[in-house]
Amino acid sequence: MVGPVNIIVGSHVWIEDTGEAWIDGEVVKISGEEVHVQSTNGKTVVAKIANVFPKDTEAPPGGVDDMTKLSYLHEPGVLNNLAMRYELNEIYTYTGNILIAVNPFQRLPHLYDTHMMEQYKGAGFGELSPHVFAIAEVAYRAMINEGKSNSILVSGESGAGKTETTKMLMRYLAYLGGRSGVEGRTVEQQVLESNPVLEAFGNAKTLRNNNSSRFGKFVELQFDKSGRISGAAVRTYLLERSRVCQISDPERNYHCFYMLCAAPPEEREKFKLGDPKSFHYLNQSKCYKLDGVDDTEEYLATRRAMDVVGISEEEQDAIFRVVAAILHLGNVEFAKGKEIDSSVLKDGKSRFHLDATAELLRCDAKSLEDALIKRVMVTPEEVITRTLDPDSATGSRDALAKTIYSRLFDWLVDKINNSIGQDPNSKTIIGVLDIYGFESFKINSFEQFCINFTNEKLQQHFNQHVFKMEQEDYTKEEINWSYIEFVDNKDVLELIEKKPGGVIALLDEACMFPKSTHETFAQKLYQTFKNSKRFTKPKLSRTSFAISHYAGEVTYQADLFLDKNKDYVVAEHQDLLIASSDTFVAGLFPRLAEETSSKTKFSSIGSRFKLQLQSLMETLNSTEPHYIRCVKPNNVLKPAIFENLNVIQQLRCGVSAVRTFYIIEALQPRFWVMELTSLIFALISLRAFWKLLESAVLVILQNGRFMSFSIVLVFLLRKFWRESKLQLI
Ligand SMILES: Nc1ncnc2c1ncn2[C@@H]1O[C@H](COP(=O)(O)OP(=O)(O)OP(=O)(O)O)[C@@H](O)[C@H]1O
Repeated sequence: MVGPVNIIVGSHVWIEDTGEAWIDGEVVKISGEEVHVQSTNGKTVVAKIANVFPKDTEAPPGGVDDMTKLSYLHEPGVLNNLAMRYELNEIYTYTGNILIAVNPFQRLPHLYDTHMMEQYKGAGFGELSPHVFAIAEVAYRAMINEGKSNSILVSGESGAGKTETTKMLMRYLAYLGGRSGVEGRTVEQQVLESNPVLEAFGNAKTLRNNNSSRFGKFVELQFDKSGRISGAAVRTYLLERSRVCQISDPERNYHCFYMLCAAPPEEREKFKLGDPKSFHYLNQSKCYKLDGVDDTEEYLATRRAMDVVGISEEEQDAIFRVVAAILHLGNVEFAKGKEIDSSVLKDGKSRFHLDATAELLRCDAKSLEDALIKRVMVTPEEVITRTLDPDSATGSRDALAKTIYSRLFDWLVDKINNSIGQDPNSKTIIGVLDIYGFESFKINSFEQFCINFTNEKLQQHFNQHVFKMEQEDYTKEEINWSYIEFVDNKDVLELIEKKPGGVIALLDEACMFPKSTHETFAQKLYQTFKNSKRFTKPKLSRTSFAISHYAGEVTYQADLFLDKNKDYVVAEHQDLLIASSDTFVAGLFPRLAEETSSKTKFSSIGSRFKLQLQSLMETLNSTEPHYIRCVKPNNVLKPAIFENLNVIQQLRCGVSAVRTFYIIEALQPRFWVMELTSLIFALISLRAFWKLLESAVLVILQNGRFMSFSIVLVFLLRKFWRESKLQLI
């Protein structure tokens, strides 16, 4: 960030602070490149002049609703503005066209009631306070007026409020495009009620969020010519499968398991269920209940939502029967068998749970037992049956549980889509993307790799749509804009997805080669990317690798990459379930055409995800995007706590926000130009005049000396011209 040039003794400034990110104070001395600052918290700090930023002493005490209205556009100014607004429960702030939403961690019903929706309906952007409804309104109006599809990209870290924001967007779009007074299940009702269904099966309590979505989601609302919702489709991405079998304290498994254990007694009896503490897949963590959540009520609410979405009672019974079967399956334990590397059921309890699983899945108990402890290998000469040791049998059990659960989740998504129905005649859509934000933990595995790959893609999309568009315009108009150049992330994306030779391709190769281990995979990466600026091999490690992402460097542990990337169903499991006498269960395991052909195609989670992302990007590229950046103000998930360091970290890492700061950086030393332009904008509001003024400024200022001022002015003029254009529409 470039420091300001006009700091003098007596200036009020912001200086960096390890505890608070930024603190304010007054300059008491300047010696050479150093400034001495008396901070408001009583410390005297010496800092480099380049790292000190002017503070606007006349800023309104409640902050400004758009960051571009700040006199000084810099990081401490932005942070302070968000903090001031948050204190007043003003959780929304614009940065130009981008909405920043700070999670209030408390219900603010007045913000989202029907009265509020009525207010935003038809209101021009910026006319009312910043709001999710305003973003949905802009998207909807743009769609109606320009006949173009729009999308709203909601990003942020876990617990920042993406899902809640998405729900508000959907509610508002359903309000605008819904059929009020229509009897029966409308498309919009079904879309809204699909949320609780997906949440019951795809959300769980994690350390960072009590209701964390463990999958990504893109909801596409289709509209007819008159702007009514005529169809919808939900696309989901990468459900976290490992959670079905493995949880750590104080997290929980997927909500549906606890709901079913709290179902009315007759249901529990039917499924032979009891206390969640008695199930291995649930009792690895001591957390069973969520504060303020009644699982019995949630069970009934989920069933009601399923009714609305169009899932029949029979199907609902089958769904919960499968959920119960997974719980019983998790309690099947193994002991060493008589032969080497073989196993048997551990005890009578395991036998009971195995029988219960078989009964619920409507398959043969002996076949289930064999599918868990034996493997059949077909060679050209003979058919060999191999037994599994207890550890491998446990692995086989967990693999079966994960496969069944993920197939069940996919079934639900398909059912929702079929039931809501698609409108083949719809020409325009509004898509809402609620997808995991950038992640960097102490230990990062394949999941983080995929999540960060997604964020790189979204970052590229943002670059292309916002900056490249601007750049193209400037280039066309022969304006030098070199100092707003941004770091392109094409090279990281190549490193990840290039075919052949990218990380995903190398991982697939490793998975197909039987002798590969995570070590040989890591060695291959080291060798391939030894000259890449974006790749490093951490010293002393033989299996980890680091990628320099747009939001920072992340070190990945390659140890489980191979296992997690393999996307196949054990043949014995497939054969077992396809033979189920229950059509629902058998239907979860259809035999694919390629499986029946002689050449079995290798399929990997990474490659499939890459294709899904490609298709998502194609959809997004055909729409006019809008951005909402959700921010989590604290890690204790409580209202009224705004932790500066936490927030700044998110703003620096976030898709879009990072780029916003680029503009801010570019503008920062020239803040007085902002004031001048604000004055001009306040005086002028005619569209034609904008264009004229823009050309005039270009002609007058487009010479070497004033180039930087001209670019700032033109940038702002364009922005405001576009906005005034929007309002005229
Ligand atoms: N606008 C809001 N009003 C009130 N509470 C909110 C709002 N946004 C978020 N919250 C609270 O924060 C919690 C976390 O929000 P949410 O589940 O939307 O986060 P997320 O970003 O989708 O997280 P994840 O990526 O883990 O799914 C919610 O359960 C809710 O309690």
